[in-house]
Amino acid sequence: MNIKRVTLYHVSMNLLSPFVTSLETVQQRETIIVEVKDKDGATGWGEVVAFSSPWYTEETVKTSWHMLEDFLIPKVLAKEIHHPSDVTTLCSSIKRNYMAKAGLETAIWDLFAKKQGVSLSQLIGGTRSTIEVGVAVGARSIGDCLRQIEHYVQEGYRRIKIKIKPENDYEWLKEIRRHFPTISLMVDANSAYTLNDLQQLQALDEFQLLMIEQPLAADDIVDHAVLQKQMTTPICLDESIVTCEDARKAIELGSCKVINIKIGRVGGMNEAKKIHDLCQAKGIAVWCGGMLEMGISRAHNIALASLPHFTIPGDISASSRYWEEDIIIPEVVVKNGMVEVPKQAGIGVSIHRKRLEEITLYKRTYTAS
Ligand SMILES: O=C(O)CCC(=O)C1=CC=C[C@@H](O)[C@@H]1C(=O)O
Ligand SMILES: [Mg+2]
Repeated sequence: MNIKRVTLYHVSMNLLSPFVTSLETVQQRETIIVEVKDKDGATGWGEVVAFSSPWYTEETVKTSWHMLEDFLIPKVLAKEIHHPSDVTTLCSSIKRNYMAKAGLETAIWDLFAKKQGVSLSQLIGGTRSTIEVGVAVGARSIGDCLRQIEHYVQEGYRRIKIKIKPENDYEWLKEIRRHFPTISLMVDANSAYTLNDLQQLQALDEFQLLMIEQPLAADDIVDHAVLQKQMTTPICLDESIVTCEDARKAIELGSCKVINIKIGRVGGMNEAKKIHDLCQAKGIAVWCGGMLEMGISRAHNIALASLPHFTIPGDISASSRYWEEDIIIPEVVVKNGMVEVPKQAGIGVSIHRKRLEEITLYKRTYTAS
């Protein structure tokens, strides 16, 4: 493939309701949509999942734009690309900046799959035609949390994740289990604890949680190994795993029993698939994480989650869980807790151009010289 043009769209959409975590409340979702075009006019789409500020990882929308414009796009415009995994190699001299890389790399995966006339799921080795999905609840109060859980359970979501922090964990979970004793329930702490909170964390073992996601520091795998030995609830790592090498080390240390794979956090589909394959070989469970994303990234997530070792429902909720109107056609629909994996070429959805234009604040096209 010869990439001839890359267009970046700086977009912003309001979430239907605020998403509250231990670190930040997200209401306005700003991001970058990436469109790549090759010499034959074929198009691929990607989405950068960095947030407006660096609360989840160090990247932001602005740093991603800078990385794409000044370093990453010039690299893909300058060389012929034979396979999307070439992009990883091509960009490997640029340190980290995984979400910026993933936005561009996933657009090239979509383009490549379209040119091959196969779905992205098929291309990467997906084996499922439907995937089980769960939902993440980031609520302001326990009342709001219970109402949301009730609603999503009725909608058929197969697994509920709630955000916790040291100030409310035990009381909220007690209340949730009183109302919903048997639902598949997990929690995400976004690094709100340290090993000094060991007893408080051990107290959560009584709630039969599917897992606790990222209880300790975002860059830690050592303390998580200490914690996992002293908790029965499986630990799932999110922020700590940004490469397949991180995953290998965490598995060797015993830092987790589960890994949440997010394409954006690990720099693209290539690395995400490598982590999937490693976890499959090592018997570590995986599921596909979400980033409060718009439909393009959601469509890439669906392809990823169709791989055989994704046995736990991912954070891949319906477009309507977050958006008044998504930027893809058709939107992602959840029926009885399941999402269909598109069979059409590439990510298998069209771009809702009018909606994309409506939410675009600024766009710029870069061309090969
Ligand atoms: O996209 C979704 O539906 C869930 C998103 C979600 O839980 C998260 C997205 C981004 C940052 C975090 O707060 C959280 C996570 O850590 O997994
Ligand atoms: Mg998380």
